[in-house]
Amino acid sequence: MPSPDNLQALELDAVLAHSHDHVVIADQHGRILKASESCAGVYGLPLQEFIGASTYDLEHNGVLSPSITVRVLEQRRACHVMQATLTGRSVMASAYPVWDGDRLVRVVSLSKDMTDIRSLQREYELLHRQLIAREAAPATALDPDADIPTCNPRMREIVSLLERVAPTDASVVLLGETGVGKTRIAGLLHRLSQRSNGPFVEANCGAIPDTLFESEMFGYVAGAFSGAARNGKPGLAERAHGGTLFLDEIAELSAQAQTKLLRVLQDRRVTRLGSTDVRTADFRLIAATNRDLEAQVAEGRFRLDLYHRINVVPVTIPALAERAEDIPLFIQRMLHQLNTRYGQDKTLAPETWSYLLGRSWPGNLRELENYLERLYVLAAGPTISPGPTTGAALDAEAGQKTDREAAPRPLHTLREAVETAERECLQAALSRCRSTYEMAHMLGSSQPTVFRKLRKYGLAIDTDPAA
Ligand SMILES: Nc1ncnc2c1ncn2[C@@H]1O[C@H](COP(=O)(O)OP(=O)(O)OP(=O)(O)O)[C@@H](O)[C@H]1O
Repeated sequence: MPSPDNLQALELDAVLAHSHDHVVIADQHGRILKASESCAGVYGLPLQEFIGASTYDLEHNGVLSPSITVRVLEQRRACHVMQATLTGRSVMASAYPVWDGDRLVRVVSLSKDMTDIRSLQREYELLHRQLIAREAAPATALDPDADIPTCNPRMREIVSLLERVAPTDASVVLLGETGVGKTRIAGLLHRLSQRSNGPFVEANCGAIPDTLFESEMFGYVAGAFSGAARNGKPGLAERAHGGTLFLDEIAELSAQAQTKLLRVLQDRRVTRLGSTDVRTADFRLIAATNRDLEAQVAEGRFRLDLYHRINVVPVTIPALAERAEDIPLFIQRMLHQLNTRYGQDKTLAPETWSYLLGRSWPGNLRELENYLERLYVLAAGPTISPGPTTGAALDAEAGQKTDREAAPRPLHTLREAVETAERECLQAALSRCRSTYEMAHMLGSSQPTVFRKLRKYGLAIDTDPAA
């Protein structure tokens, strides 16, 4: 029979190994002496790194915020807080001082992961709000949690700018790398505008062949040209009447198309091809591009007068790399969306969190979203580990390194190397996909980008409705 002291230690170990709640015992300096095994998942650190760590350091490094142990040490009484963790979880923490006479010798904290309950609450609140919004006046503010989750100061300023500009009729140009969320923000601007009951018409300028621009923008009547739809067709400008016209990839418009667009923006009236009837096209314009529009103007590729007309409020959306603190928020929200879509309740293993947080995301939110979905669908069990996909990606990197070491390739300029790789990727995707949308999904890119690149390399997809 073990001694009473040993028995107590065994009992405590059993509690720590099996407790569903997270138990942490720290000394009077805030150093963690013992922790339940469940802490690794919620705080995203292996248990052996967690034990021995200083709670002051963990708080400073954002692993948990605020530290309940630090509070108890400062206030010398029991405390209760909601904690945010680096893994994006919301934890309800309570901690208690342990006294030896009048000396505070330990702090014991007990926490419960409330993330799922909170996201259910948020989902309920969101649904409730949507229900009310449908019956009442249009929404007037962005919901940072539901619409643009961010804890980045610059992004917060952008959200506040978007809120101020949304109800006005000012033209907005959304600038930023591919996949940062420009299209989504255009939709939010419409939702918050005075025109939210009107249509939101979206067009990808990069996918409209120059020869079809006029018929797409102004529409046409029956028999206007060979191949025209039998009953004619309203153009984008006409369809957007009373609402918002969102022109994505606006920098891809040819000089001719730019002139035609300028005309409709000045006149706010259109005449369908083959007709003489003049129709009003009263819409609010939102444009987007991942190119440097000012540079395009300086190089003479984009008309200065059109630039001034559309560029009333330019908004640059920062790349994900410039708001890395938002990545856990997005991972959490995307995981929640995947769980809802697939009717499951999967969670990320701590190593997966570390991997995702340590990786760079040149394709921004779109790449993160696609990558997470791949991991999600490939995970056999309820816990998503880095597993086969990440492993494969790492292997591929390692393989490339071995190739490079074994047989040095002839030197190319960086641009040539990138173009060769791009072309190969596009060709591989072309052989498997039936549309540029499918290709964009597979390649973690956007449809306009895929479309533009196919054109650049002289590659074609036959059955694409958008081509
Ligand atoms: N606030 C957000 N929350 C969750 N997902 C988002 C958010 N914003 C964007 N995404 C996702 O990221 C992806 C890219 O967003 P979006 O298409 O708006 O980017 P974009 O900047 O318009 O890209 P491109 O320039 O290539 O057209 C989309 O699949 C979208 O669902």
